[in-house]
Amino acid sequence: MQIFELPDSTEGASPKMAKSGKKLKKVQKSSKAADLALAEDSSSPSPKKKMLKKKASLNGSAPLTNIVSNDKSHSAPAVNGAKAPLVKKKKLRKNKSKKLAREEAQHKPSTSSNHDGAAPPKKKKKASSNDDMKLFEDDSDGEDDDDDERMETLDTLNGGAGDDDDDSSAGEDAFSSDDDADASDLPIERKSKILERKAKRDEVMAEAELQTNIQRAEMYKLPTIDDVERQLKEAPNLQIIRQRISEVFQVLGDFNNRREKGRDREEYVGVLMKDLCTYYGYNEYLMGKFMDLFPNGQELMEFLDANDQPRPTTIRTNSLKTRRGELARTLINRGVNVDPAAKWTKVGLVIYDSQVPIGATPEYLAGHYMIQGLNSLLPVMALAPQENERVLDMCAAPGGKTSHIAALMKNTGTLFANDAKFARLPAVIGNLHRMGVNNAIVTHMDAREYVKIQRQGFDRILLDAPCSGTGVIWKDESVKTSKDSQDVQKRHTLQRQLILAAIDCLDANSKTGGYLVYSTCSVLVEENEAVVNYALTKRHVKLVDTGLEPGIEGHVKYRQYRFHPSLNLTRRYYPHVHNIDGFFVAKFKKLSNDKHKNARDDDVLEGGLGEDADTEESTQAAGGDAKKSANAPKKETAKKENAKKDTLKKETPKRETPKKEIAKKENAKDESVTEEGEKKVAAKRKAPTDAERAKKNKKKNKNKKKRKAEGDADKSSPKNGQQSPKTAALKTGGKKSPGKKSPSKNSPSKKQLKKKKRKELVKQRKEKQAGTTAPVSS
Ligand SMILES: C[S@@+](CC[C@H](N)C(=O)[O-])C[C@H]1O[C@@H](n2cnc3c(N)ncnc32)[C@H](O)[C@@H]1O
Repeated sequence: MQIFELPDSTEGASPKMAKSGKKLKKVQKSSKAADLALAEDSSSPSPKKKMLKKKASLNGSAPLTNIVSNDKSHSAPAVNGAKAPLVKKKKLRKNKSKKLAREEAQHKPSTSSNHDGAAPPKKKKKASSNDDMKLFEDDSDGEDDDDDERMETLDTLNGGAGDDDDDSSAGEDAFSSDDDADASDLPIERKSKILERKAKRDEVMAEAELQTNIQRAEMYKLPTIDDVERQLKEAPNLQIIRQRISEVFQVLGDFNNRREKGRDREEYVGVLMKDLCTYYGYNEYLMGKFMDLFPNGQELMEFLDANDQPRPTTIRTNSLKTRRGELARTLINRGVNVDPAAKWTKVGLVIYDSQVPIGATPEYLAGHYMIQGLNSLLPVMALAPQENERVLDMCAAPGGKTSHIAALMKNTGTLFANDAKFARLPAVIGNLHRMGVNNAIVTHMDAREYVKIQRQGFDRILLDAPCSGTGVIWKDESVKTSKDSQDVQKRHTLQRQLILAAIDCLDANSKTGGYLVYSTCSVLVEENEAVVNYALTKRHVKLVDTGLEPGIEGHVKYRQYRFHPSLNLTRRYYPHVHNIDGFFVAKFKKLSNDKHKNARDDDVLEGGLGEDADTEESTQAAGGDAKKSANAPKKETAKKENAKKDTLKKETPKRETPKKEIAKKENAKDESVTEEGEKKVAAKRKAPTDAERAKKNKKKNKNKKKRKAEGDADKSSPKNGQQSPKTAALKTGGKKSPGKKSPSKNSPSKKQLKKKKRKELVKQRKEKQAGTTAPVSS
């Protein structure tokens, strides 16, 4: 103890330091040097300096203590080793070592060889295995061993000094036997300082690790796609794949700097696609969609990981029969571990675990709750049905949301629960009975037909549309591989048909409502924003706030698409963000029962994501409030052309179209949703160049001449007067012209008409010549 109080013992420190450090030994040949180092350290937070500081403090612990021994704040702990945490850490030291150290400390305070000898191996191991220490190794040129030794020395010394006390505890504090620790500090303050220093060290370490990773990524060598394919086929190693995925993401994140020379982005994306598909088990179509949706690699992985994990089991309290608190209490008594599910719901409960099957409790059977994902509550909350309204749930089976609607309506008014699949209706009826719903009528119809019986018949409508289920992959893994562009197109078409039908069933003049909620458990833009945007262009509706608390704004800009700005009122939900199933909710207000200026009976079969979205037609108003598109004249022409086509279609007698042909046609109309479709639509949209126009005119004239020549050559030909084989097909009811079909007996042929006209003209001329004033007939 005396030793630590000796003011001149600083001199003794020098030899110790000289032995124990390589660089420091130079720096700290004298106590002054040590002092200097300490002073520098305390003013600088840099890792290198910090290290130096540590070394100084560790190396010169005895001398340093001595230096400041006059200063109570520093000398006290060393002297009263019993109180210093440093000393307390020594419990694990062997008595023998302690004694040795004490002796040495008392007689030869700064002889490093002695301290070295006293160093407990355990401590040494701990210090050398410290990673952040290692991170500094590069800079300090292999000083760590010496550091360890110095630490041990210090420990030993302190242990020695404090051996009166029963001392000792963790070595951690020993590392921080330091400069900025104050003797007057409370233990908690010391601890806090230690933690602060540790946090700083961690920070430095993390930064260094990041740099290392970056360097590694910079050097990443991408295998060829063939090699990857071969490897994935032969022996897919998930660890290697995951590593490659992360490497490629890093390269893509800083492509110019990190890519391998001569390799383009496509190659990286190609390899990434293969790896992601193999790792997560998706087909390339769906993975491509998700890669578009989450261009940030980390988020993509989070989303994909979340798709493989089940969501928490949640239930909805049936407010027609009980209250949430009461239900929770009853369930807890049955051994169910429950909690309120989220802040934004007053009826949701989350089940952590249960000793009884949650779908078979007496409360379940009595209809006190419904097992439902939390996402299912959202569209009904957005719909906010009121008492005594007429409400339609267009796609209701199995009736989870229907029963929630009934509860909010407090069993008043009339609730229509419809589904097109008969086999699913018993579930609806069963659930409604169990939940005590008595204001519902269950119907079995294709909802697109509902408009025929209930046009403008409802205050509110829920359209929880059939969809790809890409938000609930954890429930049905087959979605990963079963979805393709055709499937998504089909659903997209059906959804557009359903949404227009729903709007037509709404009464815009409803005193309390006129609202439609559209929802899907899909995350694909094709099934969500694109459908909503389509409805905005076809009917007098506008989007309104869903009133829902959580959720991410729907896309207004998505890749090359531009949707109506009000699409930001729609809400998206993701499993990796909200820990609920992937979901989409949009709420419309119907503005007028008049048909929209763009509305046509068959409009649902026209257009698509591409046509409605990226031509910016969408920016023409929902509710007429949007800016006019810059391409308006072009669009007007297109519309007129479409209208012409429509008239033609309507005038043309219906023909028996083979099934295949219909399907082909529908796909063709919808293909704008797919990428190939997008390209085609873009090509169609491209204005023809002058040269193209001239070429077209030339061709037209040539055809005209040819037709004339043909007409002259064979005036009796049935083709005479017909514009094209296509028109001929239309005129003959779609059947291909057999080539020699005489005109109908009832309708005059063109030839006859011409003859008649000529006769009239001759007659008029004659009359004129005769001096009559009869007007020339047109
Ligand atoms: C997403 S589920 C509805 C889930 C339901 N809303 C619930 O929460 O319990 C979609 C439903 O739409 C039905 N459906 C599909 N096509 C339909 C159509 N054209 N008309 C009406 N229902 C249809 C399906 O049978 C399916 O039950």
